[in-house]
Amino acid sequence: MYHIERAIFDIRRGLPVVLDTGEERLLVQALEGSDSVEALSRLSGSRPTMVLTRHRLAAMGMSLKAEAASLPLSEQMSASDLHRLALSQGEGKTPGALLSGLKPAGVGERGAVTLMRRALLVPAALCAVVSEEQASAIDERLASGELLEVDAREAEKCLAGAPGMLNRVSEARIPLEDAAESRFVLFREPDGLREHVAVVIGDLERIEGPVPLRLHSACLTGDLFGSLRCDCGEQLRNAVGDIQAMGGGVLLYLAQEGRGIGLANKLRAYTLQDAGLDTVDADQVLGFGDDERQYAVAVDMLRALAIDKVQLLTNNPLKMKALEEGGVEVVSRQALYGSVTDQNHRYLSAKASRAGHLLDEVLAGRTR
Ligand SMILES: Nc1nc2c(ncn2[C@@H]2O[C@H](COP(=O)(O)OP(=O)(O)OP(=O)(O)O)[C@@H](O)[C@H]2O)c(=O)[nH]1
Ligand SMILES: [Zn+2]
Repeated sequence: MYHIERAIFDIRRGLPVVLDTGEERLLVQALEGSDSVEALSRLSGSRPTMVLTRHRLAAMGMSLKAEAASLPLSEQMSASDLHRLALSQGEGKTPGALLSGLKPAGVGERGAVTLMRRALLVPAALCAVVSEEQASAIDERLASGELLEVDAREAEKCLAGAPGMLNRVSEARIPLEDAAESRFVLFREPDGLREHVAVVIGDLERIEGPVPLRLHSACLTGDLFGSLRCDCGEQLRNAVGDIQAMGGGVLLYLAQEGRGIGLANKLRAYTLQDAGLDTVDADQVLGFGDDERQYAVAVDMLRALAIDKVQLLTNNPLKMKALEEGGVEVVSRQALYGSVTDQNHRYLSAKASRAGHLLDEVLAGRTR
């Protein structure tokens, strides 16, 4: 039995976990919350490395085929040195000698960085091989429950969904301002870490043909507080109104805050944007790709609701592709806009030019 979800809690609390690759054991800890490598070095009996994603390395000017790579660390590195390596924008300032030790990540390192992503932390991990001398000390801590060991391959897979994985947990009638006949159906991921909601508007049985569908990724700042940095809140309300006007359908409210990087990282990305980066480059500096979302959960929810043909409200071609790949037929697409304002114009332009979102009309000011 492997306890990935328990490992994620330990990682989020700043504790190390052991990843077993079959050939060696790695002691792994999040960069976030770590202020030195000394404790990890002492406990493992070997010199720690820092594992960074290829996105982070690209932001530092290095292109890499592997998903991640590890850098040897010196024991004298201070907390700020570590953080500079994983998070700062000062690409040119990383010492060449350090970068010359770069090695493509093996299964253990890849598992470590995937755990960080799943834990919604900065995707940078401190890793150290458990030495022979320290093996029995580690075994003792495992036996006492002080440390947890997980299989590296399981950790590497911890972001992937599987069909039928969601549990349908509870539901209720929730009349909405713009759609009085609505039901909220809550789904929970098997490890209990995330919940997603299907808002069913109207009576699905009475819809002939493709079901009007909106996939909406959570945006606390926009959806709840009306942040002017994005158009999410307005899109959310417009989607409910549009689906109602189309005779009913479904809005999937997905726990994918910040395009899947989580709220803490989205706030970090906003600060980087205030320093001049666009939305894609800011995520890259933090170690993330253009879009970290996976839509297996959406496919699963649609399956649970017996929906296999949809009319999708989106401007994002990736959402259409993901549904098609998951076996849901996207019969047509309908654009869904919020307003373009001085504050969100740069964000929307970057989505169009960097990530291929279909926003030409709204950016040209031809719609509401
Ligand atoms: N990482 C990051 N996420 C952001 C930023 N601004 C907004 N978001 C997130 O982007 C996501 C937008 O979700 P959606 O509106 O469902 O999706 P979309 O990709 O814009 O596609 P549409 O269907 O066309 O709206 C939300 O999870 C927001 O929290 C940003 O600057 N950086
Ligand atoms: Zn938003």
